[in-house]
Amino acid sequence: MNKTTPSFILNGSPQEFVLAVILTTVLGIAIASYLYFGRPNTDTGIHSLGGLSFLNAWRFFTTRHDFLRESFHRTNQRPFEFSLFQLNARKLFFHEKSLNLNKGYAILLGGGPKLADINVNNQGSDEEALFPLLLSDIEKITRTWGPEGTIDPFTEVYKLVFQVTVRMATCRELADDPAEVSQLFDLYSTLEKSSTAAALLLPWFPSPARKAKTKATAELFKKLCSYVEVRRNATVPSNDAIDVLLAQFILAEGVSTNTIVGFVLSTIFAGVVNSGMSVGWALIYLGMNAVWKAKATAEVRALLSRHGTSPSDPLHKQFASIPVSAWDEEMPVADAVIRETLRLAMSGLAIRRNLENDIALGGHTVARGDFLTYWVSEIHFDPSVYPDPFSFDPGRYDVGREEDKRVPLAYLGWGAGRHVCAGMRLAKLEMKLVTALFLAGFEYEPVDGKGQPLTAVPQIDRNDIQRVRGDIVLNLVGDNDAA
Ligand code: HEM
Repeated sequence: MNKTTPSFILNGSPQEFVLAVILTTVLGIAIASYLYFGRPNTDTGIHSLGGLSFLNAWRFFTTRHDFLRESFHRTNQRPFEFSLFQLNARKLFFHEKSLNLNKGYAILLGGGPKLADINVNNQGSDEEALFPLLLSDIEKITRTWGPEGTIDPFTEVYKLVFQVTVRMATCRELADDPAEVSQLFDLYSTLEKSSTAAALLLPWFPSPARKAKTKATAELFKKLCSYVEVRRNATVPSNDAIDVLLAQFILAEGVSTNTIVGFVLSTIFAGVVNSGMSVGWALIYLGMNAVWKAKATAEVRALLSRHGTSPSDPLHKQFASIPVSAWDEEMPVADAVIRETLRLAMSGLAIRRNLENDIALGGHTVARGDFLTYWVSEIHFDPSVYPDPFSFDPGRYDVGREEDKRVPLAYLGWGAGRHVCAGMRLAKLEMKLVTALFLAGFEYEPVDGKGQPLTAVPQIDRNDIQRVRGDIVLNLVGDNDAA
């Protein structure tokens, strides 16, 4: 998976060169003017970072983690603002009703598909029918990997998660066609990569990224529209997601194909980025921690022996007979591993926009229309809440330790307050299925690009919005005997 850091200087196209020159000039002016402009804003009382707002915004979009960390230090941990954003207190941020999530993220998505208000938990018994198909998808892809060789967790596992998400969010005409899924994946990757700082901050600028994004969005819509039409005209209804959506929307007095496509796209976007990255990291953390890997593998074996079919059946068949409720309720080790992986990996930003009245905040004012962002690292890596915060330790959540309950809103891996993740149950199930098939099907160890075992647990590059690493692969050293 490529990073989305802007590539305008390296690519060297004429437009990007001009942009680079402009930025270099702006940088010089900004350094000179910085000391003059950093001061409290007399209207709101919030400390203004000063400098050129464009540069602050640029750093916000490119090296966000470093920008926020340094700004916090400079302002002595006070709320601060720069032209586009203001930082805020955790409780207000997650509970205030006038703070809108979708309008907040719109600034990062830059006019691309947006999160829709879905609730996958309402899908009821459809998930039981979907289950064997999901497992068969996972099995088909993992079979192409092994039993020996290397895989990049952030491309191969990501593609696997993409397939599973397409299966859950669309219909089998599409999910059963590997060439179509692969094309969809390429379009989706183009969209992801084109959310560069240049494309977001200069939407009028005809950069290659901007053009690629417009083209990919149109093609994605076209492709998905054709599948919605296939299902709309089908004579025999199914329980696939598009059919379920069609049925629900028809009951709600009809809806356009575009609305359903928007819905499906949003689900894929909400699902793939976080789930793909999280499964990759969970496998790396487990691969680096023999104790937790053994516990997780033992839990999967116990689940199979309680609910699985004959051990001589293919793995996906054995797993398919495990009821969804058992995946939900009988995997405390996997739950702790997922929770800890997300504490470490989901440590970026939450964003809101104040759509209603001005909000008073400790003598300051957050005006209507302002964007607010909360830096999740502030709590996820607070050593007074999570001792040794950068180490992978799923035991922190055990009864008796319960570090995530030490202060209110200490854990934000799935969001909190008014915007808890609508896909949490589905995402957890997806993460458990992929890791369980992996642990039961392979023996593996994480290695570096040269095939050497890693000497230390790798750290996540927190400036990288996608949180991926291109320098770690999983070395598959054969079938796990649980298979
Ligand atoms: C490991 C995978 C996932 C993680 C870690 C995750 C995490 C989150 C977090 C932290 C939020 C809150 C964001 C905020 O407060 O600004 C959120 C919101 C949301 N997530 Fe997820 N998510 C995952 C997968 C999914 C999936 C698979 C779906 C859909 C199928 C989904 C749908 C949503 C939606 C619709 C919201 C917005 C809820 C609202 O507006 O109240 N997520 N997610």
